[in-house]
Amino acid sequence: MQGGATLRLLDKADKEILKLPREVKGAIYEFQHRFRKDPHSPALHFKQLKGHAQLYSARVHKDYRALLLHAGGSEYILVAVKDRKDVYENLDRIKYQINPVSGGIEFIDLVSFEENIEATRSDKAAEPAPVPVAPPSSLFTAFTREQLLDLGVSEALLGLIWKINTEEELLVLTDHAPQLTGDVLLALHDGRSVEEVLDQITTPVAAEDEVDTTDYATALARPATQVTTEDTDLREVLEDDFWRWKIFLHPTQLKIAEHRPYSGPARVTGGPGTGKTIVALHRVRHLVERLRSGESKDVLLTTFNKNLAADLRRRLLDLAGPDVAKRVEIVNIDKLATQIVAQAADGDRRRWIDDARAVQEWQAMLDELDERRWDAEFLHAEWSHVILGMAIATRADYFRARRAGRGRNISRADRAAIWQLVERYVKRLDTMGVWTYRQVAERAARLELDRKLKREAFEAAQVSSEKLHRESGISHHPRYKHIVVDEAQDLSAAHWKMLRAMIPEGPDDLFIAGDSHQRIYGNQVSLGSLGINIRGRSHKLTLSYRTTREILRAAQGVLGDGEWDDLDDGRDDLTGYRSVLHGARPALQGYATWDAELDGIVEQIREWDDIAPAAIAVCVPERHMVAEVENRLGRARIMAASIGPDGPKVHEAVHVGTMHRFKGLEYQRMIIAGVSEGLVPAARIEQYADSDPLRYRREEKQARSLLFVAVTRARDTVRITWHGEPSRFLP
Ligand SMILES: Nc1ncnc2c1ncn2[C@@H]1O[C@H](COP(=O)(O)OP(=O)(O)OP(=O)(O)O)[C@@H](O)[C@H]1O
Repeated sequence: MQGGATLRLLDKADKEILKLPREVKGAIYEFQHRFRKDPHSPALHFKQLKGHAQLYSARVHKDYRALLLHAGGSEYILVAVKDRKDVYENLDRIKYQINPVSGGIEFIDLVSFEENIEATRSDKAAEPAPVPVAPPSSLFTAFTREQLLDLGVSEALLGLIWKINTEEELLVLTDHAPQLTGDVLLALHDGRSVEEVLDQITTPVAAEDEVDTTDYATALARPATQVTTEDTDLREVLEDDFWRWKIFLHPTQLKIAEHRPYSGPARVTGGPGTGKTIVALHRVRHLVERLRSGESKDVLLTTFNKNLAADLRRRLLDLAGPDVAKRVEIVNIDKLATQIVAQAADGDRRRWIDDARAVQEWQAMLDELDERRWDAEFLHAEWSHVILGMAIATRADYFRARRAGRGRNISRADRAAIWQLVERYVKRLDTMGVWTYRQVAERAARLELDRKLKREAFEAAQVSSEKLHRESGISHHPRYKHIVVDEAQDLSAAHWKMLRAMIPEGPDDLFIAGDSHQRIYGNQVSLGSLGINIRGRSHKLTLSYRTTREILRAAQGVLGDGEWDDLDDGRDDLTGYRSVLHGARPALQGYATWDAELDGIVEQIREWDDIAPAAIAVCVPERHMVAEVENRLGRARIMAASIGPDGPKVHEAVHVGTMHRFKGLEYQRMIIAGVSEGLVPAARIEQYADSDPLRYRREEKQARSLLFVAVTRARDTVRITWHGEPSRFLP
């Protein structure tokens, strides 16, 4: 064959390549250029390996050779880089195949698998065994060859799999094994039945066409074959493992991100760290790449807060570059609402107040009126979630409103009194020249709805938007062609109404990523009732790329056994939620006093001097505790910075924040402090235990979610501490 060639890197091959000396990695980058240009250049020593119809070797460096799998035509896949001396040894222990179930190309170097597993065994042998242990038995002897093959396990690995004795060995194997083999083994190990694994793991990634196990060209194009596509991908993978998310999506992630147009709103759910945000970013790139060329920002990417919007902007630029990013409006949901209201010159001179400030204002008003029937928090929640949340405009509508899940029943007379108080409160805020974010969202939703109705009326009258715009100067064009929402579980009904009105119903209108287990602002909605119908277009991710199995188990324990919604009228759960990462169990430590706990925080962070301070965070339940931790760390000469609405005030420091501030973030090591009874959940909810049990349960559940979010931000290590009595949510 003459001329150039295509060279791709196979997923997982990078794991071994990353261990090679730096100069060899540099040489691989040079090599790929030369190979692409002319694989037959004499300097490359390109030749077929004996006994392997499809396997070739080529020179990368004086001491290293690349192993390349030929996938038809001029397509080659880089599957390994080996020391020159080892290339011709054990050629019979190198296996590759097209997986008959997934149809993906798989490569297995049995020698390297054995070495990696052996390394775990010798590490273990070096540790003194505290108590005599029973002789190990294989984790997978209960499964037959046929069962494992039907589930999509790679045949070449069966021998090794039956020798796996410990979870640690299993995790080493799955880290290097083809994706489907790893996923199946972990699910079986986690106790799922063969039928469940077939249903939940294998079937979703099974090939849609019939698999010809000799047709490598077709196999290369299937989502189950995870390879790099761009030339630059290889460099990024070789530079840092950190960038894997940009290149190797899990087949389930890939299917969602590159799905052909969805006929309407689509939704992806999944536990923390399963890559919902990553999928949303890839989907944005996919949508932008299918837009007509232009300059307009046709895709809206929105999330809950400012800090996360800034993070999305950074990650989208990393993933897709400025040409894609310039077509995307990235803004947090309340800012979007504010912009819409400001554009309509409708109240834009007002200042916002947050919920805590709004509750104080309720309290001040109730004190002035000597009104004791309802407390300030109840009234604020009723106004925010029921009246504004459901966009109730009149007293009569409020009388009719269903207050599903909102707590104690209130009579017609109560509603009349509450309505009166709300009117008075709203006037009070008007006079002060302030309003809450929720009022802004509700106003924005109305404005967008109004705009939508006008657009539809003009369409019905067959007046084109252009003509209307020319003649009246008013634009009723939809603002965006596609809307992508992250952290969807925390958006309120008014936010959804605004988004729904903003974009006409149609293919790829809304793409929604969220997890109800992480809802921390009490905004439970049913998307269907808000005109967002996701039936038949929802997906679930179950593999966590962030947290270790140990942290994940502890976090699930925190959630208890309550019920969780699917952002619609259905239920969601964390069945199948798993991780391939392994680490220490979360440490639990109690102290007699908060002062002693603060000393414990300082001591622990001093011990963690092997990593950068910015990889460490301390999370506390209450605002005043943030300053207290910051001060104590400062006194110990440890740089600390609190996390504000825009993110950490200083980057190169230990970050300290309330649990709410950690939404969507991740850290290598975390201390979750103050997890004491009375703080988690806050003691104030006890007043509702008898008077309003529904509200009590709702608030307790929200507090569980908050702790769940905090615990799942940690990648490697989490330490949970308290003073006095530990929180009832802890084991
Ligand atoms: N396919 C992948 N390969 C490698 N890393 C990945 C992949 N998908 C996600 N990750 C990594 O996993 C981590 C979590 O991803 P992401 O933030 O998208 O999860 P999430 O589901 O949105 O989490 P949360 O709900 O907790 O906010 C990130 O560090 C991300 O880079």
